[in-house]
Amino acid sequence: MPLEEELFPSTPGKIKNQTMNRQLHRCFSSTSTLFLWALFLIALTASYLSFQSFVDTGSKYFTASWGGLQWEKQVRNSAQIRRSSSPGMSVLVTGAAGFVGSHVSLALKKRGDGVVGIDNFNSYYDPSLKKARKSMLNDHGIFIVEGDINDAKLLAKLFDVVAFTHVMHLAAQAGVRYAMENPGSYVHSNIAGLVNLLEICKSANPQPSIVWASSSSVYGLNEKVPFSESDRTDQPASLYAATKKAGEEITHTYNHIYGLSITGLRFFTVYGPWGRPDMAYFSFTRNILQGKPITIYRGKNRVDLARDFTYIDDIVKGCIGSLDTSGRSTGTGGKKRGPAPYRIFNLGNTSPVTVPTLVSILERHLRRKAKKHVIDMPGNGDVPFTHANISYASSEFGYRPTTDLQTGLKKFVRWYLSYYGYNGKSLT
Ligand SMILES: O=C(O)[C@H]1O[C@H](OP(=O)(O)OP(=O)(O)OC[C@H]2O[C@@H](n3ccc(=O)[nH]c3=O)[C@H](O)[C@@H]2O)[C@H](O)[C@@H](O)[C@H]1O
Repeated sequence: MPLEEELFPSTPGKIKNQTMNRQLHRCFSSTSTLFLWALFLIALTASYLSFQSFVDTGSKYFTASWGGLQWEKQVRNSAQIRRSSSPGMSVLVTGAAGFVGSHVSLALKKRGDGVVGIDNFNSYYDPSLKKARKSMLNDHGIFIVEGDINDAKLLAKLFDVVAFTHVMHLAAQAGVRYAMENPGSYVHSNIAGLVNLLEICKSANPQPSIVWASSSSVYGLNEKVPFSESDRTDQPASLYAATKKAGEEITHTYNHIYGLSITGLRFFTVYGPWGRPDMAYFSFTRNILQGKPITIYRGKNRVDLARDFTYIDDIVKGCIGSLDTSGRSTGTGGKKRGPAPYRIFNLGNTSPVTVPTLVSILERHLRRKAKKHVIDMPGNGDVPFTHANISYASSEFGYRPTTDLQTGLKKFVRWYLSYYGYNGKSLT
C-alpha cells in the first residue's frame, strides 16, 4: 500500500459512523427532540467556527500547491542519480532554499547525486533571497517543492514518488535571539516539524538515512574548551538551543525504536556567500556599506565575545562526508530489525575569533570604517564564546576545515557586492 494511503486512509472512521447513525435515530424518536435540536445547532455553529480557525491557521503553513503528473515527473527527474562511478544517492534536502541547504544541494547535484528540495519560503528573512537561491538551483536541474515539513501528506507523497536513500534535514527556525520574539516558530519547525519528518521516514520503505543540523548552541553555558561531543549539553542558554538539544534526544528515540540511521551535525556559526541576512557578519556588512551604526555586544568584565566562525564550503564537505558514511537504517514496515548508527559531530573551524576582530576584517575588505556602538551583552540567549573540537569528524570522514575567517569573509564580501551592489538598497 502506498505510504500516503497507509498514513491517511480514504475512509477514516467508517465503523464509527454506522454506530453514530443508530444513536441519532433513537435520539430523534425520544420526547426531548426539541432540546436535542437546539444542542445540535449550537454544536454545528461551534464546529463551523473552529473549522474556520483551523483553516486560517493551516493556510498559514500549507498554502503551497503540489501534486499532479507533471509535478511528479519534475520530482522524479530531480531525484535521478547520474553517477556512474559509485551507486550514488537520492537525497531529500529540507530547507533547500536556505543558506546551508542550497550549498549542499548544489554540491550533491554536481557530483551526480539525485536531489529534491523542500522549503516553506517563510519570511523570517527576505524571501527574495530564498527565491534567488531556488532559481540558481533550478538552473542546475534541482527541483524545490514549496511546502512545510509539518505537512505530512506532502512528505508522504514525496516518498511515494521517490525512494529517497537519504534525507539531509536542514529546515529549521534559526537564530538565537529571535527565539525571544517568536518562540512558537521554534516549536513549529524544530520540534513539531522534526517529529513529522521522522514519522514519515520511519514508515518509508526502504527507510532513508538521516543527516540533520543540530547546533553549537547546545553547549550553552559549558565552559570546558574546546567543546567536545561528550561535553555536557544540559544547560542551554536560549530556546533555540533548547529545541536543537531536544532534536538530539528526539532523533535518538527514533534511532532506538525504529532503526533509523541518524547523524546530527553541530554547526558552528556558519558564514559565506548566499548567507543569512540575520547573522552578524551579514548585517554588519550591510550597515557598514550604508553608513549605519552597528551594535557590538561585549561579555562580562568587558571581555570580547568570540565565535568559531566556519566557512560554508567546509560545512558542505562535512555534510557530504556525513551522508557518505551514514550507514543504513535497519527498519522495515515501521519496525526496527537491528541496531542502526547514531552519531553526533561538531563541524567547526577550531579557531575562534572575537567579534571586534570580525568587524575589523570586514572594514578592511569593504574599505570603510564601521560606526561602532559597543554595549554589554543583553540577556538574550547569547553565549560568550564557542570553540569546536573536531577530532571525531576528522577521524570518521576526514573533516578538515581549510578556510580562515579572513579568506572566507573576502569571498563573502565579493559575493555581497555582486548580489546587492554597494548600497545594498534592495535588502530589507
Ligand atoms: O553556531 C550556531 O549554532 C549558531 O550560529 C549562529 O548564531 P550566533 O553564533 O549567535 O551568530 P550571529 O548571530 O552571527 O552572532 C555572532 C556574534 O556576533 C554577536 N552580535 C550579533 C548581533 C549583533 O548585532 N551584535 C553582535 O555583537 C553575537 O553576540 C555573537 O557573539 C546562527 O545565527 C544560529 O542560527 C546558530 O546556527
